[in-house]
Amino acid sequence: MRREVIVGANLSLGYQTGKSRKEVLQGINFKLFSGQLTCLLGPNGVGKSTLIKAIMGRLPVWEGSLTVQGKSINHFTQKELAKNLAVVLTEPFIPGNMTVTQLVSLGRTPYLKWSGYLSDLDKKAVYKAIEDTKIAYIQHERLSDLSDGQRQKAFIARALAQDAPIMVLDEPTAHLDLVNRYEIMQLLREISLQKGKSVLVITHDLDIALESSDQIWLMNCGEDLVKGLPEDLVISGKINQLFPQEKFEFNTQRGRVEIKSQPATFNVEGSQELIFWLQKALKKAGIYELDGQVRVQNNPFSIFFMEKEFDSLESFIDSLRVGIK
Ligand SMILES: Nc1ncnc2c1ncn2[C@@H]1O[C@H](COP(=O)(O)OP(=O)(O)OP(=O)(O)O)[C@@H](O)[C@H]1O
Repeated sequence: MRREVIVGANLSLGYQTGKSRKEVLQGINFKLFSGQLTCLLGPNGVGKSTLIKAIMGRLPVWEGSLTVQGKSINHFTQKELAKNLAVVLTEPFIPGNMTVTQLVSLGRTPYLKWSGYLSDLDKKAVYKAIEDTKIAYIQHERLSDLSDGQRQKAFIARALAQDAPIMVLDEPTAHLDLVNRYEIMQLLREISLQKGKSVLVITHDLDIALESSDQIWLMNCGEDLVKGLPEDLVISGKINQLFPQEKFEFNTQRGRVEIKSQPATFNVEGSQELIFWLQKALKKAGIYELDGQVRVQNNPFSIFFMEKEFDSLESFIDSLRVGIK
C-alpha cells in the first residue's frame, strides 16, 4: 500500500537577503509516495534545489505547508529528520582519504550514542548497504581512487545505511557514462521497489527519467508542478513543456527529444528503420528534397539513387552535395 511521505500544499519558497525577498516557487502542490521512484525535471534555475533545501529543513516555508511523514517540517530536529530523510547532493565534499566503508559508516551518524562507536546493528546496516549497492569489492578503497560511478554508488550506500524511508538525490547521474547512468537509476529503482522507500531524484536526463521513474514532476517557472506517470505525460504532450516548442519536439514514437526541422519530402523505399536513419541524416545535412526515388536496403547496406549505388549514408550525402553544387 502506497503512503504519502512528503506532501507540499500551496507551497511558496524563496530567499531573503536583508530586506530583499526573492520568491522562487509559488503555490506548488505535490505528494511523494512510498515505494515509488519520482524524477523531478525542469530548466536550470527554476527552483529544483530550492525545493530540496526546504525538504531538508534548510529553507523556511514562506507560505502553504510542507509535511514529512504527516508532520510539519518546522517541527523536526535535524537528527529526527535524518532518520526520515537521506540526501545525496551534487558534487558533495569528497574526503579523498576516507575509505568506502568509512564513508558508508557516516550514514549511521543519526543513530550513534554519545561514545560515537558503531554498534553491531550499525555495522550490519553498513555492510548491508555496501552489499545492496554491489560495492563490496571496493569497500577498502579510498574515495580518491574510485571512478565517478563507483564514488556515486558509495554515496548512495551511505544514504542507504542511514536507513531512512525517504531518499532524495540531486543529479546522481551527472558526469556518468551511459552504462553507469542506467546502473545507478536501476539501483534506485530496486531500492524503491524492494525496500518500499520513497526515492526523489532531480535530473536533467529525460531519457533516463522516462525509462526508470514511476512518476515525473515537471517544474516550470511560475506554475504548479505538472505530475504524472511518464507515459501519460508523453501521450498527453505535457512532456513538451520541458523545452522551447519552436526548436525542439518530443518524438512520441521514438521516445526522445528531437530538433525540429522543416518538413521533408523524400520518396524512399525500404524498411522503416533504414528510412528513419536515412531521413535523419539527410535533414541534418540540410537536404529536404530529392529529385527521384531512393531505395535503401541492408545486408549489405546499400543506397540506390539515380542508377548509382552507395555503401554508406556519408558517401550518398557527399555525392548529393557535389550534385547540388
Ligand atoms: N542562496 C541563494 N540566495 C538567493 N537566491 C538563490 C540562492 N540559491 C539559489 N537562488 C536562486 O533561486 C533560483 C532557483 O535556484 P535553484 O538552484 O533552486 O535552481 P535549480 O532548478 O536547482 O537549477 P539547476 O538545474 O541549475 O541546478 C535561481 O534564480 C537562483 O539564482
